[in-house]
Amino acid sequence: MSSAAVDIGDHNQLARSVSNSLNLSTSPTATFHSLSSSHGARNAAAAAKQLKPFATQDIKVLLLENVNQTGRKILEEQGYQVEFLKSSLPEDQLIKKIREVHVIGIRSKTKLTARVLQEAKNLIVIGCFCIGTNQVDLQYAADRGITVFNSPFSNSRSVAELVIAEIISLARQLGDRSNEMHQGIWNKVSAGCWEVRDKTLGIIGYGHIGNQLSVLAEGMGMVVIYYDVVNLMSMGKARQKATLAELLDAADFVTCHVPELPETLNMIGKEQFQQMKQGSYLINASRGSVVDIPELINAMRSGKLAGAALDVYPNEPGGNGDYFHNNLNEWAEDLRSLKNIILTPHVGGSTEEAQSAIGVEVSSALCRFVNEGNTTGAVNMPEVSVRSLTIEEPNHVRIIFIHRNIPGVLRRVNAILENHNIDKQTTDSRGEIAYLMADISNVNDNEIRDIVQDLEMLPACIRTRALY
Ligand SMILES: NC(=O)c1ccc[n+]([C@@H]2O[C@H](COP(=O)([O-])OP(=O)(O)OC[C@H]3O[C@@H](n4cnc5c(N)ncnc54)[C@H](O)[C@@H]3O)[C@@H](O)[C@H]2O)c1
Ligand SMILES: O=C(O)[C@H](O)COP(=O)(O)O
Repeated sequence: MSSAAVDIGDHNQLARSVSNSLNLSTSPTATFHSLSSSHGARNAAAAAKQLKPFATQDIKVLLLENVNQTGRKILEEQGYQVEFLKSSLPEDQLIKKIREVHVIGIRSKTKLTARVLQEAKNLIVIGCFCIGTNQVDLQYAADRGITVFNSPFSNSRSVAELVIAEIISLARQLGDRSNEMHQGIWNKVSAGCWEVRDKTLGIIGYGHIGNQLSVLAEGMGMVVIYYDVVNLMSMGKARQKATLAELLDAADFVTCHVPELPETLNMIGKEQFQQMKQGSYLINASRGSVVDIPELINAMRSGKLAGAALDVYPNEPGGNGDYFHNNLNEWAEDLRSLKNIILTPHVGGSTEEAQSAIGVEVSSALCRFVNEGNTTGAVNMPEVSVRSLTIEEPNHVRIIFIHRNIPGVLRRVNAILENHNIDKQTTDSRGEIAYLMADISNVNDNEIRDIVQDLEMLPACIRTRALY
């Protein structure tokens, strides 16, 4: 066991000093693990050429929503205790479980609100095994010193391919023809069925997915236009439109790829449907909040839209099973009854390739964070990275100090560290939160405890961890 993995405690000065550190048990008695056992761990780690950060088997991980096995395996190989569940959890059960764990892995369904996170006394990091992070209260997490990672683009290609499939399927009314054949009906028609060549695709949100889609659509001979709040470099011959209205006015197919934000709530509503071309198509594989569904139903019924594809919905269930029949939204039946509408259960990123890549990417980021404190790729923390300590650097401690970004803190931190040899130190800030890492050599357990205790006493302190 390493010198600096510490227990939780809330009842005395020392307890307070370590309670914001990496809490490895819920015992009220705060203790540091002995150096002698830590030396044992170091010897064992010598073969790996890198120091072990602490007794990794004390780290508790909860993986929800059927996170890919690649990710689970990486975490288990670290020796962490991993609990794996196939679906998300209702809030009361989530709160119960989250109290115990240091790490949680989720996908798009698990809502980590302030209410849930305030119960997460031991939690140091959240891994979103997906692109979207709207399900997490990122600011609240940062304020509590909880770092959040995601996978920014590993499923982008899968979503883009789904949308290409939907463009052709809608243009050819494939869903309806297939349904008819399943019912034994032969209905050979060409009216209202089109090639996609030379048609205009309007992409709203030209990020990772929008870019991929742009290239694929041009490959099929489509004209691509896009609208984004940022000025961007176009792929191929695509052209950026200055306003959403200009895009809606010109596109035969409109597809949404924006994040869930207050500004994107019902971004496609009554006015936008009116601005679209007669007989055009709408695709939404971003978030359910982006399209006003009752207005979509009106636009389909009036013939303004010739078809639509939805992969995302305002209220999605936590796991597989009945959806529309239990759906409290009064529009559910109307939506299902429409012609030429493709309804999929949020499967845009659900391919073997994407899920396996996301598993590796997010779990690796979680391990780097838990073991070494590195935050590269974090979505709510400054990105700070320091190389791993090696066996040539024994008796070191790595101090991680997450604090409020206010004047004078670094001076105070360095006053606490001034009698020690700081091998490396780096710090960065993101808004109100700052993240400092310092590797200190030739320190013993008592000195480490004093350093942690003194840092915890600083008013700016959010969380302190001591590794190795
Ligand atoms: N259906 C699925 O399974 C699935 C899979 C992956 C991602 N998604 C969703 O798709 C979204 C987009 O993914 P991405 O990887 O392309 O994200 P991204 O961050 O790479 O791109 C989003 C783009 O939207 C732009 N944008 C933001 N607000 C806007 C606004 N109000 N108007 C116009 N443009 C705006 C941004 O500038 C950015 O260029 C994700 O946030 C996620 O919610 C869904
Ligand atoms: O944000 C994402 O990456 C997508 O919405 C996919 O989410 P999922 O992992 O829950 O399918």
